[in-house]
Amino acid sequence: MLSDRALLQALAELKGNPEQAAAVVEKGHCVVLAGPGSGKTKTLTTAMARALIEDIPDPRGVACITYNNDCAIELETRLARLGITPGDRAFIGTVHSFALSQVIGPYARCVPIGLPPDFKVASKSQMKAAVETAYQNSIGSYGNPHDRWKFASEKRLRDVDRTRPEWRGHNPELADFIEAYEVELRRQGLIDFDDMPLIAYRMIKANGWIRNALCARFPVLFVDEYQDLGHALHELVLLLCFGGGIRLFAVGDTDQSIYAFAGANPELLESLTRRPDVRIIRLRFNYRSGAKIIRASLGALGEERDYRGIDGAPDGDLSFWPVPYGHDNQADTIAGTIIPKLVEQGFELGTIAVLYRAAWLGDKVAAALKEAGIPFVRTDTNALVKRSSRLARFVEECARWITGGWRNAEPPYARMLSQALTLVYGRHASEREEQELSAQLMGFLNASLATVETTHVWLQRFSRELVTPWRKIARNSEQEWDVCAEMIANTDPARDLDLPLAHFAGRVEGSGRVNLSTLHSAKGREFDAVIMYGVNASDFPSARDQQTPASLREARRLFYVGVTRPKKHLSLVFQEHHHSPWVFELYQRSQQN
Ligand SMILES: Nc1ncnc2c1ncn2[C@@H]1O[C@H](COP(=O)(O)OP(=O)(O)OP(=O)(O)O)[C@@H](O)[C@H]1O
Repeated sequence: MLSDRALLQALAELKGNPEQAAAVVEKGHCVVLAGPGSGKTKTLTTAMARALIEDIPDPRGVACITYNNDCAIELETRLARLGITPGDRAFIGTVHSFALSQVIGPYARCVPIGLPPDFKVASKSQMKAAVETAYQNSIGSYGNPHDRWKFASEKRLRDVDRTRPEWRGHNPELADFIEAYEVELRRQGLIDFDDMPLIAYRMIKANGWIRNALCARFPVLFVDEYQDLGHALHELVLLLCFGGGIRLFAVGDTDQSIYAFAGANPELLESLTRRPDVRIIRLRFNYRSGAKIIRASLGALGEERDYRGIDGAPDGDLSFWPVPYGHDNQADTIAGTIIPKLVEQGFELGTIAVLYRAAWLGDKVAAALKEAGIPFVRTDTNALVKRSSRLARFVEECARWITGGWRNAEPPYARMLSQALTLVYGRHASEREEQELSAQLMGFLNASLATVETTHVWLQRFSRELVTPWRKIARNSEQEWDVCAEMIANTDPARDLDLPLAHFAGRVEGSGRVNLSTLHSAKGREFDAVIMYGVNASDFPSARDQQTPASLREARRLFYVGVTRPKKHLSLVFQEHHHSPWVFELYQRSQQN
C-alpha cells in the first residue's frame, strides 16, 4: 500500500538538500545528473512515490525503466519501503520488459507488424541458426556470418529509426543482413531480446493511438541509470516524452557509463542536458563515502568534479597491498590477511566486498575464502544465484523461507506468491490462476519444511515439482527457466559443489557473508569496506582496453565505479612493482585537498 507517512518521512530526509528537494517536486521534464552516492536513486524513488500520491489519480500510474533485472529488483526493494509494489499503477522493469509487457503484448494483435499471436522469444541456438540462414540469403556463402553479425548487431542497436537515411546509407549490406535475420525469425514466429524495444518503437511511431494509450496509463516515465540505456530507450523517450506528452524524470551519471558493449552511449544522456525543455538538476554531495575516498575516486577517474562529502563524516581509509606474484597469491592475501584485519577493525563480513573485473577472478577469490573457512556470496556470472535472474532469486527466497524465514515472515509469503505469479504469468493473472499457483507453492514449501535434503537434491525437487509444471503454463515469455538446471549443475556433489540448504539460503552463523562481485555487478551498490582485487598494470587497463580511446575511457570509468562503492575503507591489491598506473594517480589525489 502506498503510504503517505513513508512519503512524508522520505521528503523530510531530503529537506536538507535543496537540489534533491527541488527535483522531487518538479512538474516538468527533469534530469538529475550527479556523481556516485549522491542520492540519485533515493531522489528518483521519492519522486515516484510523490507523483503517485499527489499528481496522478488512480487508476493511472507511472512507469520506471532501468538497465537490467538486477537494477530493477534493487529499485523494487527500495520502492517497497515506500509502499510501492509493482502492479497496475507502477510498472518497474527493463526497457525490454516494458516493450514486451506494455506495448507488444497488449497491442501487437491490433496492428500489422507481422507477429503471430503466439510468438515466442528465440533461444540462443535459434538466433545462431537465423544468423547463418540470413547471411546465406543476404550476403552469400563466403566469410564467417557470426564475425559479421557483431557489426550488424551493433548497427541494429544503434540505428533504431530505420526511416532515417543512415539506416541504408553507410552500409546497405549490413542493413540487408539485419532485415534478412529478422525475416528468418518471424518466419518461425520468433523475436529476440533486441527486437523488443525496436518493435515497440515502430508500433508507437506508426500508431499515435498507442502513444496516447500509454500516455493515459503512464503520464510520467521514470528512468534510472540513463547513461547505461542505449539508443532504443533514448528513441522511445524522445517519442513518448518529447513528442507524446509523457513527463520524463531521469537520473544518471555519464562518469558511470560502463555498458558500451551492450549499446550504451553516455552522449545520449548528455544530449538531454542540451534541451531547453528539460530542467537539469545537479547534486553535489556524496552521502556514501568519506572525503579521502572521494578524493581518491577523482584520481581513479582522472578528472576533477565538484563533489563533496557530508560535513562531519569520517574521512575514510585507504590501504595498498603489493603482493609478490600474481592473482593466486593476491587471493590468498585477501583471505589470509586483509579480511581478518578488517574484521579486527570491527567490519562485519557482510559489509565487506571483494571486487574484480571478471568472473574467473571470482573463482580464485572464492577458492581462497573457502580454504580459509570464510563464508561468502557471489554476484557474478559464475554465482550460484544469478542476481539478474528473477527465478534464481525466487529459488533463494524459497530456501530462506523453509530454513526458518516462515517463523517471522522473512521473506513474507505474500511477496513470494507475487514473485511466483510474475514468473509464470507476467503482469496479470486471474483469481483462479492465483489460487492454483498458491496451492502448488504452499504444498511444495510445506513439504520442504523439515527437509534434510542438501541444496542439490532440494533444487532437483524444486525443478520437478514447480519449474516443470510452471514452464508448461507460463505466459511470461521473458522468463529464463533454464537457470534452475544451471543451479542444479553448479551444486553437483560429484564435483564437491553441493552445500547445506541453510548455507545456500544465506543462513550462516556470525556476521554474514563477504560479497564477491564483478565491478559491473557492483554498480549501484554500497559496502562499508571494499577490496579491489587484481589491480595490476596489465589488467587496469588491459591490452584490449587500450585498443581505442573510447574503450580506454570506459575501462577507467569501470575502475571509478569500483572505487566509489566503499563508505569507510578501500583496499587495493596488486602485484608488487606491477600496479596499475591508475593506483598511483589515485594515491596522489587522495593526499591532496
Ligand atoms: N538527503 C540524504 N540524506 C541522507 N542520506 C542520503 C540522502 N540522499 C542519499 N542518501 C544516502 O546516500 C547513499 C547513496 O544514495 P543512492 O544509492 O541513492 O545514490 P546514487 O546517487 O544512486 O549512487 P550511485 O550512483 O553510486 O549508485 C544511500 O545510503 C542513501 O540512503
